[in-house]
Amino acid sequence: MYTHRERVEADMHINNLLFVSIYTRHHHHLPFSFLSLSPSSLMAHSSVHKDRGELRIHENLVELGTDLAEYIAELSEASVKERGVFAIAISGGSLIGLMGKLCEAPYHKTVDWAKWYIFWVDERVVGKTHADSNYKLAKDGLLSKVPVVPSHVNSINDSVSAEEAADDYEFHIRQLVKTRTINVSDNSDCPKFDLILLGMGPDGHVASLFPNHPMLDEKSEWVTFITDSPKPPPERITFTLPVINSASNVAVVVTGDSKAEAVRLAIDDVGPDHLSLPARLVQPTKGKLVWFLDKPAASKLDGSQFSE
Ligand SMILES: O=C1O[C@H](COP(=O)(O)O)[C@@H](O)[C@H](O)[C@H]1O
Repeated sequence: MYTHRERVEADMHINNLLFVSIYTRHHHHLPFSFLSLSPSSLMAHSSVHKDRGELRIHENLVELGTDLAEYIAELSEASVKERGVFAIAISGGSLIGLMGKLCEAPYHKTVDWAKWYIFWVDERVVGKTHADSNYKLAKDGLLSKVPVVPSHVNSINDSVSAEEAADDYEFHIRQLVKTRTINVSDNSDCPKFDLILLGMGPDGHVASLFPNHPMLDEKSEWVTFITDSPKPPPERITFTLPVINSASNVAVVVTGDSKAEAVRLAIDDVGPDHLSLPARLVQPTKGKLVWFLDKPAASKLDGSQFSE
């Protein structure tokens, strides 16, 4: 059995050889870089920040989407191998479009979709067919295009109040933790998702956890609700920080220059005033944190704090 990376590298190697043989028929000099193309060399820049996790900064959205798909496929494969399932919690917003490569070759065939259990990190309290629904966004953009098992798609109850929907969802997650469909944290009773995927707004919000909101201090609930979201729609439910920070892997996917300042405040050493920015409070206790950024989003970062 080959891993995803090996299969993709094999595909790319064949494509490179074809390209090389066609190219050499017409050119005498072949640039060395063509011979060393691999998914990792497509990545523009990868480094580790001294305490804010791994940073992957990409030349453009195509490269970012390719690397993100490969990252998710590798975690899925490792989790299915280890636990027999892959419990993934997704956000809404721009993230879903950036996950589009998963619906294409080779991932649409090589990912073990039947083992996926899908959850939402946050959801807007609207009907499932409403344009603001994070479920609808993921269904239209991703889930309807790959063979996930419908009963493994754990969407939020859209026919009750925000408070009831949050309670229902937490109860549902508790049942799946009992059966270990979702793993459990080693140092608390929190669920330990195999992967939590977050986006970030220009104000530094992640999930539906907004700056200066009291829910940032929530320690006991796993899922909570908000009725005064500064970004419409106002009613939402969201995972709390203890759940996000208990995951085995957390990826924050951020693109565009409108988010560059929030990226800086979330990652760089910027002093005590910004320690409570929601994106900065994403600090997995034991899990691995990876930032997927494009160049505009990363443009205000201080490079001196990274190591290759
Ligand atoms: O409202 C929300 O916003 C964030 C960020 O969205 P983006 O479009 O700026 O990437 C998203 O992660 C969250 O799930 C969503 O409910």
